[in-house]
Parts: sequence; C-alpha cells; structure tokens
Amino acid sequence: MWNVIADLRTAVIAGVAAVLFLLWLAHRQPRNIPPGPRGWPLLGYLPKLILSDDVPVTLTKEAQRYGEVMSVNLAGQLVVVLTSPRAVKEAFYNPDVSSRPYNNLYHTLVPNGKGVATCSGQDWSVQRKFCQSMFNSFGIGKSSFEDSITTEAASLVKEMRSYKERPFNPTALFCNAVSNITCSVTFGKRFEYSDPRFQKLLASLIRVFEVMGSGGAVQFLPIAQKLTFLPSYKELLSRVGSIMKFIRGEVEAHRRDFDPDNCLDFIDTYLNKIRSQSGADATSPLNPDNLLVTIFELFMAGSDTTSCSLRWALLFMMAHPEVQAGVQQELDDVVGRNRLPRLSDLPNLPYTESTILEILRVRVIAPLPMPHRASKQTQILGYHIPKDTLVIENLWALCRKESVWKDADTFDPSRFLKDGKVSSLREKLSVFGIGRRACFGEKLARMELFIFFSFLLHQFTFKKPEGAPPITLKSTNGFVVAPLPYQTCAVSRD
Ligand code: HEM
Repeated sequence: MWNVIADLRTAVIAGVAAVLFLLWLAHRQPRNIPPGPRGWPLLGYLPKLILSDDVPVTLTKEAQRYGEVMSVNLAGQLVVVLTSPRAVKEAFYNPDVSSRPYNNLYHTLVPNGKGVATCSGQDWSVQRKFCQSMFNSFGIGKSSFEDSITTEAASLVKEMRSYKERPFNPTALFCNAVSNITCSVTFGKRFEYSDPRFQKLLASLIRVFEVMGSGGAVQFLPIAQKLTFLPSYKELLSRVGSIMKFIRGEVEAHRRDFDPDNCLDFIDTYLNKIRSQSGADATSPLNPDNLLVTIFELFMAGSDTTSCSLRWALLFMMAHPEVQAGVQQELDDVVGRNRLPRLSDLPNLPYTESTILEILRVRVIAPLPMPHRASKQTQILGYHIPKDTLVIENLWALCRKESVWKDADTFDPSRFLKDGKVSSLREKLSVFGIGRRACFGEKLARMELFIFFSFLLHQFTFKKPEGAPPITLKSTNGFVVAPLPYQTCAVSRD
C-alpha cells in the first residue's frame, strides 16, 4: 500500500516537474538578448510605462542601469530600446531592422493601403524612392522651392499682424501655415486661414497626435491592436477616417481634371505613374490605395511636427528675451530692415541657426519615434535580436547625453557656436532619426523652420501678454511632444 502511494507521489512530482520544464522551455528568453528590467508577470514592463509621467525619461533612467541596448517585455512583445548613436547606427542601417510593425488603424480604413512611413519591404523601398525623387524634382531643400515657403511665411506674418498686438494662441496659425506647404506639394494648392473645412481637418490632425499619447510606440504592440473597443481607439478611427475622406476628395478631383502633360503636384505625378505602368506591372506598390495612405502620412508627418517646433520656438523666445534680441540683432545686421531673410542668408546667420538647433535639441518633438521591426533574426552590438522584435531609438536620451551636451537641460544656443560659426556639434544632433528610415522630410522641415522663424523674428518681438500666467516650458504627453497651450503678443518691430 505504502509503495503505491510513494509511486503515485513520485509520478505526480515527476509530472509537475515535466510540465514546469516544458513551460520554462516555452517561455525562456533566448540567450544573449539585451538586458533590461523584468516587470510584471504577463504584462511585463507595460504597466510601468503606462503609469510613467514621462516615458522617454523613464526609459533613459533604465538605460543608465542596463546599457545602450536594453530590452523590455511589453505584454509579451520584446522591445529593444537604443540610447547611443553607435547602437542606433548599427541597428538602423541594417536592412533586417528596417521594417515597421503591423498597424490595424490604417488597415481598417484602407484595407490594401500601404504608405511610406508604416509599411515594410519592397512596398516601402519603392514608395520611398518614388516619393524622394518627386520631392527632389519639386526642388525641396533647394532655393528653387524657397518661394513656396516665403509666400506662406508672408501670409503668416500678415495673419499675426491682424491681431494688432493683442494676445493669440499661435497653434492653429502654425499648423495652417506648415500644412499649406505640404498641401502645395501634394494637392498643388493652399488653404486660407479662414477656411472652416480646412480648420476642422487641422483640429483633427492635432487631436490624432494627442490621442496617440507619448506611448505612441505602444500603438504598435500586438496587444494594442486588440483594444479596438477603447473610446480612444474609436476617436482615432473617426478622426483619421475624416482626414482620409478629405484626401480621397482631393485625389478624386485630381483624377477628374487629370492632364498627363501638365503634372504639377504630387498627386498628378503619382497618378501619371500609375497610368504609365497599368497592365505592365499590376502588382506595383505604386497604386491608388497606396497613394491615399502615402499622402495621409506625408500630411501627418509633415504638419504637426514642424508646426510644433515653431510653437516651441516662440515660447523659448518669450522665456529668453536675451536670445530673441540676439537673433533680431543678427538679422538686422545681416539682412537689414529693407528686405526679408532668404535661404542664402543662412550661412551668415550662425546665431539664428544655433538657436533653431538648440530648440530642436532641448525639446525633441519625436523623442520615441515609430518603432522598427526586425524582419529576421539579427544582432545589435553583439546582442541577439529575435525576428519580430520591435526596436526603438530613444532620441530624447541621445539629445541629453552629458558627455556631448554639457548642462543638457539648459537652453543655450551658444553651445553650437565656435569661432563665430556653427560648429561640428550640429552633426551630432539626431532629432530626425538615423539610418535607412530616417526622416524623409528633413530638408523640407529645416527650410521651413529657418524661413518661418527668421521671418517672424525679423518682423515681430514676441511677448507674454500682460496678466497671462507665468511661462511654462512643460510639455504635453503626445506622440509629438508639444508645449502646453499658450498666448503670445506679436509686437511689430517697424
Ligand atoms: C521638425 C520636423 C520633423 C521632425 C523632428 C521629424 C522627425 C522624424 C523622425 C524622428 C522620424 C522617424 C525615423 C525612424 O523611424 O527611424 C521621421 C520619419 C518620417 N518623417 Fe519626419 N520629422 C519632421 C518633419 C517631417 C516633414 C516636414 C515630413 C514630410 C513632409 C516628414 C516625413 C517623414 C516620413 C514620411 C517619415 C517616415 C520615413 C520612413 O519610414 O521611411 N517629416 N521623422
């Protein structure tokens, strides 16, 4: 009798041990994956991120403990966070870390649509190459495109002047001005600041970035793709849907009036390409669905980003009147009062350029950009990276490294100056990302920032309105890090 019980006990213990061993086998981490904090059972590090006030700062602190290549488990998804230029360079020049995670938001709205920012593989490389060649042919980044931006900057100055030095919130004006540049490239037209249909669209655009939150990257986790019942997802779906509807209307109008001998904008050129390849290559990534999503992405990526940097720029000028006066002095010395700044003045405006660079550095507007996905098993600095790992660059950490940026929290444009010129430190500023998927609109954004900023400071002095609350440099927690809403007075310099 006792033998039976002893045998049974042995069998149960052996059975439990076998089950535990199999569970361990199934859930064990592959060897040599990057180190990182453990987190909770099942949810891993996700609760800590969700509860964090400032996700990039939290991840930077963890990286000080675990290193430049760190991993966290977010509800079963392995995510690798990179916090040094050498780690980001090695990872993001590697074709095997150049894919993007699946995104069911777009998939729901345009089931077959793939754009340029969220797709992978052949779809991405063909689209990106085509878009890049189009941007080049429109002269973006060169002086031939300058007039489009100066015309818009002049409209912005006129609009700000119309407040007659009374307080206003510059958010909608900047968003309208910058979006108009994207619209002039894509749709071949701009929209008036008073156009209610366009204003509604811009409000949706700003709201999309707010709703996405600073855990923007979290949107791409497999678990997030299942939370489609949440009110925030429903709001995103409805807002993105209304932006898509607007774009669809513009594409339809272009299709109706299409003239292959007169392709003046992005949509016409893309439609012409689709037409020229029909029959020859039915599977080409250049197709009507992808056109829709690509325009949506250019519109999103190109509008709130630059306009948000301009909002920071005005706020920092109000908070640091001595820097504002320094930029104005330089503009007056180099440009004078009888004309407006031109792109060709830039090499002679080192303090103005340093101020723009410092604004980009001190408030990195995309601190944790959209994740990359490893399309196959690979390595980063010797660590094993399994297939389908998400890889994120922590740009906030890169712009705060004390060894490169002394007193990194201090706003100090002169850090970029050496012997009266902009120093090579400029090359170390990585706010547009690094590698194969680095920002595609960087040249356009830099042109826009210089022209808008120099026009505004040439024409106005920005001041905190009397009686307004003290200036705060705190930010919102959106996918794009924006200043809290504020008011300014544009005091004419003439
Ligand atoms: C201050 C302004 C801007 C900043 C700081 C910025 C920053 C970034 C960053 C950090 C990335 C991610 C890089 C990566 O995934 O590795 C990115 C991607 C991208 N940006 Fe920008 N951006 C700005 C303006 C623009 C503009 C004006 C456009 C176009 C009109 C644009 C279009 C894109 C696109 C299409 C991508 C995706 C590229 C790809 O996946 O291949 N951006 N941007």
